[in-house]
Amino acid sequence: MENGGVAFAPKVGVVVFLLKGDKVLLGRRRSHVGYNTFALPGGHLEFGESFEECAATEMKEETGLDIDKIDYLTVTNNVISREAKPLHVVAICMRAVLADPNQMPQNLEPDKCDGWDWYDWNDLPKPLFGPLETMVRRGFNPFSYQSK
Ligand SMILES: Nc1nc2c([nH]c(=O)n2[C@H]2C[C@H](O)[C@@H](COP(=O)(O)OP(=O)(O)OP(=O)(O)O)O2)c(=O)[nH]1
Repeated sequence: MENGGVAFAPKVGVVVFLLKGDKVLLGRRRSHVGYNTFALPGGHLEFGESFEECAATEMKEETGLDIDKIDYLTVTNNVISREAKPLHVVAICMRAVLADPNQMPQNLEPDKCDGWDWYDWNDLPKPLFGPLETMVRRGFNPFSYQSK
C-alpha cells in the first residue's frame, strides 16, 4: 500500500502452538482485530529479539506460563484488514511445550483476551482467528508438522 511505505508496512508477529497431549492453548480475543475469535498466544517481534525469545516473552506476559522445547514451524503471510485499519502481519509460527506440565494458564491481559484454555486439535472452537482458520483449512497440523 502506498503511503511512503511506513505506516502500513507489514509487521512481524510471533505466535505459539503450545501443545499438551492432543490439545493446544487458545484464547478468545478481545482486541478490535479478530474480536471474539479464538487465537494462539502471540505478539509482535520487538527490536533485537529472537523468535524463541519473543515466543517465551509473549507467552509469559499473556498466560504466566513458562515454555520449553521452543522450535520454529512455519511462516504465514496475513493481510488481516485492508480498509479502516490496514494490518498486514507476517506470522512466525512456533511450537512449544510446558516447562512444568502442571502449570495452569492465567489470563494476565484481560483487556486483550477472555481467558485461556486447552482445546482438542480435532475439535477446535469456533470462530477461529482468520490466520489460524486459514492454516487449519489448509490442513496444517502442529503436532505432526516438521519444519524444513
Ligand atoms: N495472537 C495471535 N496473533 C496472531 C495469530 N495469527 C496471526 O497471524 N497473528 C498475528 C496478528 C497479530 O497482529 C500479531 C500479534 O498478535 P497480537 O495482536 O495478539 O499482538 P499484541 O497486541 O499482543 O502484540 P504486542 O504489540 O503486545 O507485541 O500476530 C494468532 O493465532 N494469535
